[in-house]
Formats: sequence, structure tokens, C-alpha cells
Amino acid sequence: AAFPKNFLWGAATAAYQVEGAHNEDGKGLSIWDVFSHLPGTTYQNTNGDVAVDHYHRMQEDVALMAEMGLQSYRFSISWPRLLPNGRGEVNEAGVKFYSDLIDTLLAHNIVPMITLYHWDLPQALQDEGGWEVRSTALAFEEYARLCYSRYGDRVKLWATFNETIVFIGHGYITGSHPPSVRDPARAIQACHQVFIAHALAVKAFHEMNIQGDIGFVNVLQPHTALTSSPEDRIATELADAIHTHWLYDPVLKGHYPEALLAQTQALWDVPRFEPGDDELLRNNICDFIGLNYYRRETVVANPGDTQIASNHNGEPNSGAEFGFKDLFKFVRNPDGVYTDWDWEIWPQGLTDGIMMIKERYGDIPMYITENGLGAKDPIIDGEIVDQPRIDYLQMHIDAMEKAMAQGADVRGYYPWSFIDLLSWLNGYKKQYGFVYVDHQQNLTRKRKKSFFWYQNVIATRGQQR
Ligand SMILES: C[C@@]1(C(=O)O)OC[C@H]2O[C@@H](O)[C@H](O)[C@@H](O)[C@H]2O1
Repeated sequence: AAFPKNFLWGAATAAYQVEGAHNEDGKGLSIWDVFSHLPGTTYQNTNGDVAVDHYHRMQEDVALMAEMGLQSYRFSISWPRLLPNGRGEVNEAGVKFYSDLIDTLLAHNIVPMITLYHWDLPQALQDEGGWEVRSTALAFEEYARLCYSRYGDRVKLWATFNETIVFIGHGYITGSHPPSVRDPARAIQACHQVFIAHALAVKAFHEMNIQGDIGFVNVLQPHTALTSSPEDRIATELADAIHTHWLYDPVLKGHYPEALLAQTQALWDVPRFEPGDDELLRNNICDFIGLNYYRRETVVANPGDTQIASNHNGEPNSGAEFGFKDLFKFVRNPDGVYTDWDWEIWPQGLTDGIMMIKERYGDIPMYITENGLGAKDPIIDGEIVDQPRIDYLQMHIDAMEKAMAQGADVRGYYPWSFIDLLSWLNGYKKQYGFVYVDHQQNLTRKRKKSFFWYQNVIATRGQQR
């Protein structure tokens, strides 16, 4: 099945990982600006102070996107760049940066897709309690309304949050992300406030009559039991319930999965609802779902403690799998093929995952908002020969096409990432980009082999790959 004419061939980034200029032109600090400066929190003490300096090189970077023929670009807005204190006073220089980015994209016929929250909460709001308190959700609505009012005339594709499982899971369960809490009950309550923030932003989107679509971006993570034992099968069902049903149902069905909700409220009396929360969730369903696919996980029952997997490089495996005490944990599939960061390469999981979402949520429009290979790319005679990335992406485009042939309404593909960027915990060794950044040469950009490969995929609308 050829890809439809209006299918969007894109690529993705996130503000904290590319922009730098962490305290320039009036920007406030985010929790990542603060956390990454704490000793030992990130690999090699890397941080986003400069990142790959996209803030000062935006025109050059968009020109590279245009040269590639990119039809869409998914980026996130740094909340504290617009609202240094999280709410109230607007930093007009920050508003202008994204307005210029949007105008430059449109001038090159590149469709912008905005992610409002890609983990960089204003530190000022964290100081008030962060995602655990309702006032942060209200501040998020104010921030969303500001973005709609300033960019809603030109941007048609909006997503509220990126990967709750990562910023809540690592922020409140493993503690490897800010605010470094390890308490599942607090995690569930924080996650509830995020769902409310999302619903308030969707409600505002409708009230302001913004022309376009608004959605949510989650990790798409199929689970396979290591053995057919009852324990492993139950553990796998629990992994599906927590990683998929709990995180997708509130934004696609408008409520939590009942059985699991009863368990969390019996166990920890969370999530605690405020009056009106039910209606907010029920009345603000997404127009689309963004799916970030990287890997499948193999599951066993977990008699032990919560674990954090790390890769065999010994680095903290950002986005690392974690087990839930006495519930389930992820283990290596003995027959699996793995990346250097211990993520199983399993393209069939993209087909299966898309069809699982279609099965559970019906004909919801979907975008593959992230998919990519994190690797240390080979450099041969000065050329970045990232053939493993080309092979990975080609297999996953095939897998996506298979799901579309089975009737899934997939509307775009955004490989992670347009350009090599700062990995939250893994510094710069873990590269994902079509464009290389030379940290020994003042962050000079260099086209990788995959840049030209993807240029041709786009030019042939997916026929050649
Ligand atoms: C944890 C990790 C990684 O570093 O590999 O997973 C894949 C990708 O997901 C994105 O949402 C993050 O913004 C980006 O930094 C990457 O993060």
C-alpha cells in the first residue's frame, strides 16, 4: 500500500535536548537545568546549558530540514522560556524564538507539530510542589492558552505531553529524573494531575476555537512473557495494564481502567479526584494519539525489588526499564537482537502495537511521533556511516506500512531525531540523528549517510527505502 499523499514524513526533537541558551534572553530555569547541574545525576555530568546550540543556529538547522525535504517537524516548547516563573509575566523574547521558528518552517513548507511539555517543567513550579499539586495543572492551562494565542493561527498539530511513563516513572518511581522521588503513590497522584492538565488544555483548545488537532504522546511498548507460566503471563498483563491501559485510557476513553483504579485506591488511596475531574477527563478526548516506538519488553514475574536496568556500557540507561516490586520486571529476551543500550530491536512490535491501540481505542488517528536507533555511529574516512540506523528505520517503515495495510489510520512518521542531541542521562554518546554534531568542531553540523537515505524515502513518498 503506497503511503497516502498527505502522509507526513517528519522528524522530531525536544527543546531541552537541542536548544541550549538555558538562561538567555529572559528564559527561566527548568527542573532539568537545575537537576543536570547536581553532581552525578547525568553521564559525564552533561547538561543542556548549550546542548547543540539550536537556539542560535535555528535558521541553519531548518535549512537542513528543507534540504532533506522534511514535510513536518515535531519540536517542543520550553515552558520557562515563555513563562520564566511558570505563569504570569510573559518573556516576549522567548515567544519570538518559537514564532520565528514556525515562520521559518512554514516558509520551507514544513508542517510544525508542537509538543507543549517534553519534561522541562519551570523550576519555580517545582518549588511549589510540581506535578503533585493542582496549581501546576492550572499553570499548564495558562501556558497552553498563551501558546494557542501566539501560534494557533499557524500551527495545526498540537500534543500536550510527551511520555508520562518516562517523566513520571523516572521522576517519581526510579528517581533517576527530577524531582528524584521514589514513591508509587505520589507517582500516581502526579500522573493524575498531568491528565487533568491535559484535559484543561484540550478544553481550552476547543474554547479558543483553535483550528487543528490536539493529542497526547505516549511510549508504545508491547510486552511478551518470557515463559508461558501463569506467573509470567499475569506479570505481562500487569505490564500492559500499567504501561498502556493506565496511560492511554484517560486520554482516549476519558477514564482510568476500572479494575486497576480500584486496586490503586484500595492500596494507596490514589488517585485522589477533585470535584469535576471525572467530567474533565470524559469530555476532552484526544483528536489523535502520538506513539513513540523503540522496543519491545520481555516480562517475568518480579519477586524482587524495583530495579533499574543499565546497559552493558555501565551508563544509566535513560528511558531504562524498571520493574515494579512484586509485580513484574523486564529481562533480556535470549533470542533478541539488542542495541548498545540494551533495547531489543523488534519491528514486528510496531505493527503489533499499532494494531493493539486500534483494537482497544477504535479508529483513532495516529502519528508515529518517535522511532529511532540510539547508537554510537561509525565514522569512516570522516563520513558518518550510520547504516545500522538506516536498516533500523527501513524495517520500522515496513512494519508501519503493514499496520496501515491492516486499516490503521497512521498519518505521519517522525524519526527520533532530526539532529544528534543531548540524551537526558547519556550525554552525547547515544546518537539518534540524521545530522551529526561535531563537538570537537564548535558543534558543526554534518550530514550522515541516513540524511541522504531519508531524503530519498521522502522524495519517493516511501516507495524507495
Ligand atoms: C530515554 C530516551 C533515550 O535517551 O534513548 O528514549 C528515546 C527518546 O525518547 C524521547 O522522548 C526523549 O526525549 C529522547 O531523549 C530519547 O530518550
